Amino acid sequence: MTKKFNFDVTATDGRARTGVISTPRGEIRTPAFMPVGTAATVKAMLPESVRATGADILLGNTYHLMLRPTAERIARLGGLHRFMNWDRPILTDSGGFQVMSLAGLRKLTEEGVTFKSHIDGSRHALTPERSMEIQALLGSDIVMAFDECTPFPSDEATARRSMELSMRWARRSREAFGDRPGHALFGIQQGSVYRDQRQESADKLREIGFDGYAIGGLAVGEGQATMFEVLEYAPAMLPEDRPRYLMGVGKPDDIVGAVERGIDMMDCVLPSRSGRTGQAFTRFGVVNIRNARHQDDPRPLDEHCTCPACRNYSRAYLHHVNRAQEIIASMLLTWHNLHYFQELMQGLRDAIAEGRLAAFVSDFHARRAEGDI
Ligand SMILES: Nc1nc2c(CCNCC3CCCC3)c3[nH]c(NCCc4ccccc4)nc3cc2c(=O)[nH]1
Repeated sequence: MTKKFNFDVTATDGRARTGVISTPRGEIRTPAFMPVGTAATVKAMLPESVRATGADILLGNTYHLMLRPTAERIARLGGLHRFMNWDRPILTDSGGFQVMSLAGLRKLTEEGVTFKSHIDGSRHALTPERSMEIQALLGSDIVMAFDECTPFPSDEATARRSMELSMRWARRSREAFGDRPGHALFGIQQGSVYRDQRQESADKLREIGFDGYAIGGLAVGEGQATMFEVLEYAPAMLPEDRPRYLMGVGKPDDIVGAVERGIDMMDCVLPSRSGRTGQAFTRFGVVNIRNARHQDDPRPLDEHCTCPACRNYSRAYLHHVNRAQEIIASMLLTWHNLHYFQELMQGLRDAIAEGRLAAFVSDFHARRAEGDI
């Protein structure tokens, strides 16, 4: 059992690479997709089911957990791993992104952000120091620096001010994090869609020194084409011997394009959130199980899929329980979607390891062009 945090690149294919992140709580195979467990649960899934889909790591959230049940309570109860019965690695986001997208009455200063809880209206403050304290109380293995996700679109001057604030917060995060063997602190690059600012941000983070580097400020409405334009140059600005984490991404074709451009880690609520709305991801595209055309269909969602939903249930059944708003509908579609996302990651890891990523990607796109699913 390794006591420290390590990243080894094991194969490359173009800019893409496979690797292993070693942590005291287990290994993470990269490129990795990380399911989101916002309020100490991956919604509609038991932890053992999340593991069964192939996940090596899941995400927790400083913003949600500081409000309810509070980080201090979770610490008193033995930390987040014990609390949610997940003994493998956990990465926690630093909370700033969620404050800006969820909280009310926000006030942003050099110190940090103050805001009103979206749950009970109580007032709270998040600073780099408080974010580090909360993530330490939770016991997360990979801690994110406290940053501001620059809104899109932003003009160059606004983006620069935001990036420079995040870089000052990155240094405060590093200093507050201290020296915690076996735990990692990741810096987050900002700079919106401006190449010079992305470079300055990367240089600043490298100077401060982090165990991994995230690309922030994307998947915020810029669209896939613009995101890929930034990913043509941003990953290579970050140290190549450290994990590169693209935050909040994404749809399957976003994931494939990001991996091709050198990304090692991604997270997104999409597979779980859309599972609850009846959207199923398959190799042929998205199936909306609520559509009436499924009500007599005896076939599984995807006959090649080995998840419990596809092995044991028909589209007709999934249609029925979704329309009836039965709890099992969320369970089965969430499980299927997380299974599909992890299978996609395994396919990408195998293709990179065998030097056939280009073929995998063209096959991935060709399948999705196929007609009715
Ligand atoms: N610190 C930080 N976090 C970011 C996040 C949150 C990543 N998931 C955190 C999890 C921890 C728990 C909750 C989430 C992002 N998420 C997105 N896009 C999501 C877009 C999306 C939204 C809804 C559905 C699908 C996609 N861009 C992001 C940029 C940043 C960023 O710069 N800084």
